[in-house]
Amino acid sequence: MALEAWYMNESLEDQRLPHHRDPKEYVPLAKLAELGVLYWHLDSKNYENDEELQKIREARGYNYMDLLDLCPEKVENYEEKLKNFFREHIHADEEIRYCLEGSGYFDVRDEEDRWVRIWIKEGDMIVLPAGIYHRFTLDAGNYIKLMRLFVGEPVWTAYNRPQEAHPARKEYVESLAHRPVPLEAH
Ligand SMILES: CSCCC(=O)C(=O)O
Ligand SMILES: [Fe+2]
Repeated sequence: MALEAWYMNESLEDQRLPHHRDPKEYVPLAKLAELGVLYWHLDSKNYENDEELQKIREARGYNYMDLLDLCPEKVENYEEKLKNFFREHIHADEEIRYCLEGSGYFDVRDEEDRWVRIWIKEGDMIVLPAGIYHRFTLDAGNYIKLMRLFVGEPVWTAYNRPQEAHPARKEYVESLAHRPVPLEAH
């Protein structure tokens, strides 16, 4: 199955639950593309020798990479980090994550400020554009190993919402306004 994404319900229950609406409302890849979210499915078992990954990195200039194994034994201030990941924020640059093991949820806001939950599993690689409001949580499986990529020296600074005056935010909002209107909306 391809990447699954859906509109979230408003319930304040455990963030690691799926939070589907009733009935479920899935969000197609084309919609994610309109929001500027990019997606590839790669062979995560072969990440060290993967030509496809290499091509993406070369094409997009992702010369930096590291691995983030999200478990309490390997991450300093684990609980605090997870808490910060789930605070709605933006970055001045793209956020590029490739899931090597486990799974988790990247939530992004759509153009009408609704939460879209993107379920990342082994082999899924996504790029969130600079300026998009987002957050991250582990799912009920409670474990993910991610590759983080970046153009040049990495900057992980998160700017918590609201950030309407931030240049990356302004540019992102502007890019949404100029994206072609999908056919079904005519
Ligand atoms: C665990 S990676 C995703 C969390 C996030 O949004 C970030 O690192 O900025
Ligand atoms: Fe982020």
